[in-house]
Amino acid sequence: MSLLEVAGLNTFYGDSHILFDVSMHVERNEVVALLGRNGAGKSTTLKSLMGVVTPRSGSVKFDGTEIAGKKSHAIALAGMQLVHEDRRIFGSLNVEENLVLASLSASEKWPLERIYDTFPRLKERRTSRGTDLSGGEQQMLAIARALIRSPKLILLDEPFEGLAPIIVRDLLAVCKKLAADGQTIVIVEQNIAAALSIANRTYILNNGHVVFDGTPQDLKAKPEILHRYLGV
Ligand SMILES: Nc1ncnc2c1ncn2[C@@H]1O[C@H](COP(=O)(O)OP(=O)(O)OP(=O)(O)O)[C@@H](O)[C@H]1O
Repeated sequence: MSLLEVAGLNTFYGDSHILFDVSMHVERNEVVALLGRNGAGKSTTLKSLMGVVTPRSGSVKFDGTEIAGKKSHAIALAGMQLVHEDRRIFGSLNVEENLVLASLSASEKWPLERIYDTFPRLKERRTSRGTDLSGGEQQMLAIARALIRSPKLILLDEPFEGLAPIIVRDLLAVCKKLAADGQTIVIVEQNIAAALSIANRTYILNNGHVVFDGTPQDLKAKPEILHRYLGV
C-alpha cells in the first residue's frame, strides 16, 4: 500500500476549476518532485492534500485512511506536514520557541538535539527571534518546525525560492540526508535541476492536469516534455 494515494482530485477556487482529476501516488521513503510552470496548480495540489483547501471531489488516502475533506489539523495529526512557500514562522518568537510550539500537539516528536544535529545553524541561532533570521535560516526553521512533529510525509512548497545558490546547496544537502534516512518527501520547486537531483520520481502538472509521471531519467530523455511543460 502506498503511503499516499490520490485519485481523481478536483479542486476549485470559487467557480475556477484548478485541478482536473489529479491522480498520483507516493511510496514510503520516496522523494517525489511536482513540477510545472507558474500557475500550473502545484501549490493547490499540496494545499488540497493538506486540507488547506477542500477538494470538491476525489480521494486522498494517506497511510490507508481517507483524508479528503478533513481539516488540516486532523491531517497534521495523522502525520502530514506542509512547509508553505511563505514559511510562516513566528517572528516574535525565537528559534527554540518556534520549534517547541510546533511540537506541542504532535503525537511523536523529534528531540531538539536531532533537529540541531540536522540544522547546526539553528542551534547557533536558537535564541534569535524569527524576524532576525536570514531567508535561509527562516527556511531551515520552517522545515525544522515540520520535522519536529516526526511526519510520515513532508510537503515542501518551493523551499529554495529566493535563496542564494550557496544556501540552496546546503539545504539540498540536508534534504538529501533526510531522504537517505527514509523521510518521505513531496517537493514543489522551480529549481528543476535541484528537484530532479533529489527525486526518485516526478510528476508534471500543466493547467491542473498531470501530463507526465516518471523518473528523472525518463524526463531527461524527453527534451520535448521538458521544453513544452517546463520551458527548458
Ligand atoms: N486563493 C486563490 N484564489 C483564486 N485563485 C487562486 C488562488 N490561489 C491560486 N489561484 C489560481 O490557481 C491557479 C494555480 O495556482 P497554484 O498556486 O496552485 O500554481 P503553482 O503551480 O503553485 O504556481 P506558482 O509556482 O506560481 O506558485 C493559478 O491560476 C492561480 O492564479
